[in-house]
Amino acid sequence: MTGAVVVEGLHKRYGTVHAVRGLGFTVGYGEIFALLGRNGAGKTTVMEILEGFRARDSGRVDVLGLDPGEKATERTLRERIGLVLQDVAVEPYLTVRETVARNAGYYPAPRDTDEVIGLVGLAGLERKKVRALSGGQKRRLDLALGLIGNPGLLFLDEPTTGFDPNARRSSWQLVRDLRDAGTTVVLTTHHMEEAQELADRVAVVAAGRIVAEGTPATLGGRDTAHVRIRFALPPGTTVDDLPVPAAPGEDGLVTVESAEPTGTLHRLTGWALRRGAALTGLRVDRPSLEDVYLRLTTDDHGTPENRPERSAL
Ligand SMILES: Nc1ncnc2c1ncn2[C@@H]1O[C@H](COP(=O)(O)OP(=O)(O)OP(=O)(O)O)[C@@H](O)[C@H]1O
Repeated sequence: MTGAVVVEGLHKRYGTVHAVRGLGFTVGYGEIFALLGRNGAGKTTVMEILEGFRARDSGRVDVLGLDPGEKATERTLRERIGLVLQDVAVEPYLTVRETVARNAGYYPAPRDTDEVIGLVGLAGLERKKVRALSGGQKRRLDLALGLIGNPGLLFLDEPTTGFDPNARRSSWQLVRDLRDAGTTVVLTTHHMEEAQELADRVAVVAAGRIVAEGTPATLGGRDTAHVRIRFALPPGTTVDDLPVPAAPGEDGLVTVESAEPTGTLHRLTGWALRRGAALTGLRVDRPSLEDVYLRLTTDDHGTPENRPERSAL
């Protein structure tokens, strides 16, 4: 199988902790792919293996046609990928421009320094020292450093943590623009809205394995799941008067679950209109990406499913 990233049967142990357990996925060229999962699920370990920073125990890993565990092609891989990691060490006394220009020197065909500073929304702050940047501005600088080498593949580790809503949206647009220009993007995020807005495909990691994979719209059967219809009962009626089974909720709204929302809504609204009543607060929802994510990453007792298995000594 070919792809910008191909992972098959990946395993990684830290001593007795089996952090990655036979995990596999493929990222197509020009795709935005998001890894989701609770703290400790194994995402960072996988990203670090892909980036060539951590050795794997077993399994196949192919990144832009190269094996990130192969010393002979380490430099080539470094030049072709861009990284936006947590806690990047940058010189606090350099300016924004000096920092980006210095990193440009590490790559054979970098992008233009000022263009990249503009792309990440730091225009006007070129002469500001890194130590004087706000948290969100610093994160934008991290993004600039990920882009400066003009990478074919960009790894983003929680790229918009600390961003204000405007900065987050403009970063999403920037990442989409990069994708549209041919860049492949692999990211981790804890923000379901980010995954929903940005990712072409998502994979949920739990206990070192992929437990679900798909587009944000279809993950975990979201598109075919029952819809939830909610409304306030008209005055003087009870749930027993309704033409379909309904459950009363604590918030004063009743809930109707339905696999056939068109017919169910027709019966409900017809019933209300015949009585000259309104279904106040009427809402029709499918499970959100967050609903599906929480179901996939929480067991029956509401505890994380991602406790790494301890192998026998
Ligand atoms: N260097 C290490 N030494 C020992 N155990 C480690 C090491 N790095 C990670 N682990 C363990 O491996 C498991 C997976 O960790 P990992 O950092 O890959 O998870 P994650 O999904 O990235 O979590 P987060 O969302 O918190 O970043 C955890 O149980 C973690 O404690």
